[in-house]
Amino acid sequence: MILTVTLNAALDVTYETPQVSWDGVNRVAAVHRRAGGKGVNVARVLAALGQDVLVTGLAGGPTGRAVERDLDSAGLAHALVPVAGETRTTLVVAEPAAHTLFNEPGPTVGEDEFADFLRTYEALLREARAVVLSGSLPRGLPATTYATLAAFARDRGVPAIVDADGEPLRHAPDGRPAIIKPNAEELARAVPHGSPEEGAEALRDRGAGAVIVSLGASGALAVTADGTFRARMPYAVDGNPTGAGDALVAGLALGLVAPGPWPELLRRAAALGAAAVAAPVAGAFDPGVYEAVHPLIEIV
Ligand SMILES: O=P(O)(O)OC[C@@]1(O)O[C@H](CO)[C@@H](O)[C@@H]1O
Repeated sequence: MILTVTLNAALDVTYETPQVSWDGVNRVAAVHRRAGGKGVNVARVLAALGQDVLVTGLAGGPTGRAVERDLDSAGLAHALVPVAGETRTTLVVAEPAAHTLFNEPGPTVGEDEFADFLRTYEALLREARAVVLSGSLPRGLPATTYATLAAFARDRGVPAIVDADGEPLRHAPDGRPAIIKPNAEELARAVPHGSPEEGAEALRDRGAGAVIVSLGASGALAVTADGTFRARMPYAVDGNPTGAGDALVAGLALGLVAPGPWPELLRRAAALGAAAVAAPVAGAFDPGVYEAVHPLIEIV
C-alpha cells in the first residue's frame, strides 16, 4: 500500500458563499465538512484511482473522532495515533472567484505521543511501497520531523515524498526523500534567491531525488536526475484550487510505485492537479476534466 502521513490532520470545513462581506453577516449557501489535512486528501485521490492506501498521523479529541468517522464512511483505511490535544478545524471560504483559507495551528504534541507515532510508523512502513509526508506540523514537533521520517523510510527501502512549507521544507532534503513537492511560494520562502528552477536544483543538490514545483494554472516544473521538465497546461480550469497540490502529489506517488519516464509521470500528476480544481472540495477530482486535459498537457 501507499502510506500517507498527516501529522496535523484536520476537519476541513468549506463554506460556499456568493460573496463575503468582511464586516457584516454572511449567509452560507452550502457547507461541506470532511476529514482533511494534505495527506488525507492525497489518500482520497489515490483510493479513487484504485490504489491501496493507508492514512496515518495524529488525531485527538472530538474533532479527531469526527475525522476518523469520516474516514470510515469514505472507506479509507486509517491508523491514526491518539493524542491528548484536539485535532484542528480548517476553513475554506469559497467565493466564485476567490478561496480564502483559515488553518488552525492544531494541537501541541508531546514527545511521548510522537514516540508512539514512530512505533506505528515503523510497523506500517513494513507494508508500504511509498510514503507521503504532507502538510504543516502540529506544535511541539521539531522542524526536522519530515527529514527524520523520510530518512527512516529510506533506511527501510521505502521512497518518500515530502510536501511541506517553511522550516520543515528547508530541512526536508536532509532526509534524502525521493521527491520534494513545494509550490512556487513555498519554494521561494525556502530558497529566497534565484528562479524556481534554481531553487529546485538547490533542494536537489542538498539531497532530494527530484523536486517538483507546482505552479497552479501554469502547470509544474520537475527537476530530476533525468533532466528538467515543464508541464504546460492547455487552459486554466475554473473552481476551487484547495487540494490541487495534493492531487498532484497523489500522481507523483503513483510514479513511485509504478515508475515510468518523467514526462509521462509529470503529465499525469499535473492533470490530476487540474482535475482537482474542478471539484468543490479538497481531496476530490473530476475524472471528466482529467480525461480532457491529460492529453493536451505539453511537456517541454
Ligand atoms: O495547514 P496545512 O497542513 O498546511 O494545510 C491544511 C489544508 O489547508 O491543506 C489542504 C489542502 O491542500 C486542506 O484540505 C487542509 O486542511
